Amino acid sequence: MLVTDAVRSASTFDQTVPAKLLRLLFHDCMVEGCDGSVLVEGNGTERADPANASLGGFQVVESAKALVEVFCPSTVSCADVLVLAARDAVRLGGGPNVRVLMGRKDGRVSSEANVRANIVDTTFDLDQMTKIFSSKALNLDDLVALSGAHTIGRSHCSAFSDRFAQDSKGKLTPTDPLLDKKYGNDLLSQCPRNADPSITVDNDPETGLVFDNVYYQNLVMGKGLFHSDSVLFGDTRTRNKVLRFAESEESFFEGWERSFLRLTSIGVKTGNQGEIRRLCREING
Ligand code: HEM
Ligand SMILES: [Ca+2]
Ligand SMILES: [Ca+2]
Repeated sequence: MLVTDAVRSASTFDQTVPAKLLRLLFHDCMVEGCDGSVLVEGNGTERADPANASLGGFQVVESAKALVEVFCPSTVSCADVLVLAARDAVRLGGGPNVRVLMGRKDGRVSSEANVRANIVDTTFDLDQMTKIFSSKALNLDDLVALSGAHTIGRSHCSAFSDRFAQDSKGKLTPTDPLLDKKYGNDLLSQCPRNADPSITVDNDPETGLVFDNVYYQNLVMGKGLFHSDSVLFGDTRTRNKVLRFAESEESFFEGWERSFLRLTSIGVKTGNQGEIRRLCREING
């Protein structure tokens, strides 16, 4: 497969690629559906919103699309290329090889104004997350399974600074009761006060490059990086699911496949609702 080849070669040079592709897909599907809207470059596009500032993997998608265009011009949308790339990213990291559907059209709209209300914040509790997820026909099981994406990848210190407070001497301490104190202090040693804004830490402190169920084992031990991760174990509505996934990787992988299909079905455009973009960074002129 052409897309697989592009993802594999990019990941060989840069091991941060798979996680970037997976997050990119999530941010595409949540805004205007899985339609490649996040890929468009320019002033006032989705990429201009701060929630999308740390996205990556755009170049890998563009290269994969260019390769596909050589063999099947104007046939495969950027939205589909991104879905294939994220599917491959999971498999390359040791995750399940899941089924995906094809046939999405690329959207003709990408607006900064559409982003904020549709992207979940790391400070959110379960009710706040449920609100956004259910507006995309995703349920609590989907939230738990898809959050498992945080078994790979890295995050900037600013993304979880809400879990600490400064005392009068300026010293940071862990304050979120859902956060294990030792893990919190470990995070602080990687992210000291006034840390370089480019510093990142592993989302999964144990197996940050492997797509496995260790993320859920971490949650059980108070080692969720974001408040939005920790609440999945902290809230009784989702706790049992977290325990099940922590105990059985097979069960997580089954849940992942089901929920990934649902994620990649959000707001799919067909027929003249969209187009097959020539370049992923540009709506056809
Ligand atoms: C449900 C609530 C979620 C919240 C609040 C959230 C938030 C975040 C944030 C703030 C980052 C760090 C970005 C940075 O600092 O560079 C991140 C990283 C990441 N997220 Fe999520 N996310 C959520 C769910 C998901 C889902 C459903 C997926 C995919 C299916 C996903 C995939 C990823 C990946 C792979 C990374 C690592 C990116 C990298 O290494 O560059 N996240 N997430
Ligand atoms: Ca989109
Ligand atoms: Ca892992």
